[in-house]
Amino acid sequence: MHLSDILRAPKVVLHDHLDGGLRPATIIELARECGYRALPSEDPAELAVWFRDAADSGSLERYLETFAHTCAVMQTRAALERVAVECAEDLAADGVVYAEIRYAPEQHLEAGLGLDEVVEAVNAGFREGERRTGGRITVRALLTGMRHTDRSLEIAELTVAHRDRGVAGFDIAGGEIGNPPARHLPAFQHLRRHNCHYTIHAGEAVGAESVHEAVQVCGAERIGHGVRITDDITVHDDGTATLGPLAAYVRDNRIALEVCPTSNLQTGAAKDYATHPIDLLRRTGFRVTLNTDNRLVSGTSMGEEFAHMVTAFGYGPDVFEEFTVAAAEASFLPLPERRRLIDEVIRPGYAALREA
Ligand SMILES: O=c1[nH]cnc2c1ncn2[C@H]1C[C@H](O)[C@@H](CO)O1
Ligand SMILES: [Zn+2]
Repeated sequence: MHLSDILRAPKVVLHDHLDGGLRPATIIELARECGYRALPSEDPAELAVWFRDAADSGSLERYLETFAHTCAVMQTRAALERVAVECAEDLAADGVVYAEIRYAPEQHLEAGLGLDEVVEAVNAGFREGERRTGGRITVRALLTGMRHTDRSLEIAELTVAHRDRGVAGFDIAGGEIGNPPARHLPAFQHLRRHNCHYTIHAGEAVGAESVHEAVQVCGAERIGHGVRITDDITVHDDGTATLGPLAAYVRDNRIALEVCPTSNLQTGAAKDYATHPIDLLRRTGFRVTLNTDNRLVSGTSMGEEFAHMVTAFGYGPDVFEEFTVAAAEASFLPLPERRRLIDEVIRPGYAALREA
């Protein structure tokens, strides 16, 4: 598959952090405006390399430390709106037709904004970004609670309050070790009581037991990463695989895995692209989606993730269409909107690619 085809292919991203995907030049400008002096570089190209290298440590905790710089410059209404506009523009330029973008509202209160104001600013930016791209992209927000703090119930309430007004669901993120998702049960119970969607980061830094807790104790509809579910899969010498009970449950219930290969290499969740579990998971029938996680911090884009998969596994349009349809099906949009996305945008887009 050629680079131009990869760019043109319609894409859906379900796992992309707003505060992990800023343009380097924007960070520098916003830092000047708000007087933040701790940036590691004032040169956009150098700053981009700094993020990717600093995050490339083999540890999720160190990966997460880099977000102090992006969050520091995302504290005003104008800054949040600008970052959201640019996020929509950058994704559209990458061929993304639908995106669920997550961020933690509690990390944007340092300059006095309230939680509702943060959500309103980001939503305004997404609407403006959609408008500027001529409606080529639709963007919805997911509100993230941080696993190491105690505000998840409040963020779940915020999600319910803004549902159907630009917010499609809820997520739990942050350091996984020592912060099991069941600590946030009241948040999940609140969301369920109000019939709201949620996904949980699990099986990234901790093994299958974390996925088990996210699915069976917390009721996650999708799993962020989830790749360590391979702990519960035995691969035989002839290439066939036997699924343990948890892996079979996740696969059979079509619980989508939001797989982010480049991010996994940086945090140590996977060794290299060629042995990344995404191919095993796909072959054994999981509902696999392909995602960026953090475009700046992981130095990636949807197009680049596609390109890595072409090199590692020889994937062509059929597999990318499968991932993209899977992502649309697992999105938190109402069913008629998912169907319209698949039938009117994704299927025709891939048909056009094959004809070209
Ligand atoms: O891959 C991740 N795992 C856990 N937490 C993450 C990951 N990527 C970003 N985050 C955190 C850092 C951000 O500040 C926060 C909200 O987007 O979510
Ligand atoms: Zn993530």
